[in-house]
Amino acid sequence: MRGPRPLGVVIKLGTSSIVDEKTHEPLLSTLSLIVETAVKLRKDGHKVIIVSSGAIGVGLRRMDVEKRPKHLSKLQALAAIGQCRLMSLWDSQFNHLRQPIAQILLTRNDIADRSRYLNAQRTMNELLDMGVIPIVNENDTLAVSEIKFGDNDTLSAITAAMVHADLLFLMTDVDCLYDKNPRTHPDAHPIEVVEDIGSLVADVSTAGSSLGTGGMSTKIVAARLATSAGVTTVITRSSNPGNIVKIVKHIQASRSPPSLATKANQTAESTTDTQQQQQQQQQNTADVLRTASATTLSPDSRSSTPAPDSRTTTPAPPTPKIPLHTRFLPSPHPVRDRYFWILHGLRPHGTLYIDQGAYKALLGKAGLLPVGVVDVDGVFAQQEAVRLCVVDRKKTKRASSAEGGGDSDGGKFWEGTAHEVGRALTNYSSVEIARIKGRQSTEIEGILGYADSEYVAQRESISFFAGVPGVRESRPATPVREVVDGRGIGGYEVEGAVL
Ligand SMILES: Nc1ncnc2c1ncn2[C@@H]1O[C@H](COP(=O)(O)OP(=O)(O)O)[C@@H](O)[C@H]1O
Ligand SMILES: N[C@@H](CCC(=O)OP(=O)(O)O)C(=O)O
Repeated sequence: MRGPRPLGVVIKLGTSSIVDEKTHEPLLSTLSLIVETAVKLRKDGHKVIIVSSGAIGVGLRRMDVEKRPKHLSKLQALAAIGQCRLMSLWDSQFNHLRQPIAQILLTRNDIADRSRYLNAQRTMNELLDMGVIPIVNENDTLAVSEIKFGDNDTLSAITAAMVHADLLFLMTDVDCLYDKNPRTHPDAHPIEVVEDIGSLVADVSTAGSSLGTGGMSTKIVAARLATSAGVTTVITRSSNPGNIVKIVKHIQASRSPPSLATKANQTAESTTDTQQQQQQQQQNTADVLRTASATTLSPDSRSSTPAPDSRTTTPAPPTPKIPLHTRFLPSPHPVRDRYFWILHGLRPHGTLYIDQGAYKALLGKAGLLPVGVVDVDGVFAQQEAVRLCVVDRKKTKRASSAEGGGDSDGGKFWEGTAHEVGRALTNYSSVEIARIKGRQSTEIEGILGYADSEYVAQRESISFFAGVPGVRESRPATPVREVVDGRGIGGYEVEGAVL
């Protein structure tokens, strides 16, 4: 009889799991337990990637620097010093168990370029097929703020999506996500299953350890990103890595075979749109089933014995104790491959405001015509990424210069709020779109002197946040102009502190 399907598992370890917060000494016992766990998962047939922070932390110890410096060049130098020491720690630990590892260092630029993204994806898949455990970190030495992921939580979510992982473990120094920071609120309540991050209420405003970069808020952003790509995301404590195996077994038991997951390198570029949509629909069915079974986990089931099954005479074996963790369930309509890359691989350079009619047409799979574009913000060139925002209310009249939110050159006028629904790669630059917005495609040549395309953006260059094809939901209406410059990571703004 065939056992459960092997899973793709990404384990992210924050700085607080790698070095002691005060002394910056490496937490050798945690590291060796992680190594044992990763090797155990490999023996069980799973594919494992580790996303390891800690280069700066290890660099601090190596150079006897007490406090994390503020200067970028100092941090980059410490990361360069720490990264090789960090990898030698991992290599020596894995070597005891004869497990080969590989180092992958990424910046956002590597992800933003489509062919580099695909190369990274192919290399990771090749390593996994060879039985190697890739160890990923941000290339801190090269990454300046514009090309930085900024935190390894986001990097781990992008990595998990890139290889179509099943599970992402965000290991940290608390058991799980609580409704408020447990360090400062001993009465905080654990949150065990999150079905819809959009309706999650938890105070993640306070910072975490002194060395960690994001605290809990970047983990929520990462969970949102990974679950949107169909990756179940778990937050749990790193000091007891054996819990990973227990949680994997528990999640595996609650999945419904047969799995329809397909390998990233089989589907990535070669798959046609239709094939990809079919695969996504099949995957959606599997995910819906998985979600249905996963949500039966109640807080009590972690330690309880199930009620006897009335249909059999044999009592069911007691359920093994499941360690405390937070599990974010994957989207039943995952966004993968090129669509995920458009949404999260690229940094948007501007915003296109479109009307409701254009939005409807896009959902019906048409491309974006200039007539549906109401406004444009930012400066961008052809084929650069932009935010796609739907205007909630619109007046199609000539704007007077006294009215805000409209344009003054006689095009359509709009006012009120808009909400972001996705991202697009445009066929025209911002300057060109400003001139052709609201016009018929037949007018493009007359206005610009040339017409590269009748569309401002082709349909295959447009990706919606909630899934393609057929958006089931969009993000709540938010006055986009107020939030687009906020702290946006991977396309999602952390507005204020309470998510
Ligand atoms: N609602 C919350 N639930 C759990 N932890 C929280 C919450 N809000 C803030 N935190 C803090 O987040 C910390 C983990 O983040 P961080 O130190 O950045 O970890 P890492 O280095 O593992 O990425 C915890 O130690 C905790 O103090
Ligand atoms: N790339 C950096 C870590 C950045 C980071 O996200 O750290 P953390 O919040 O501890 O996961 C390093 O290796 O020091």
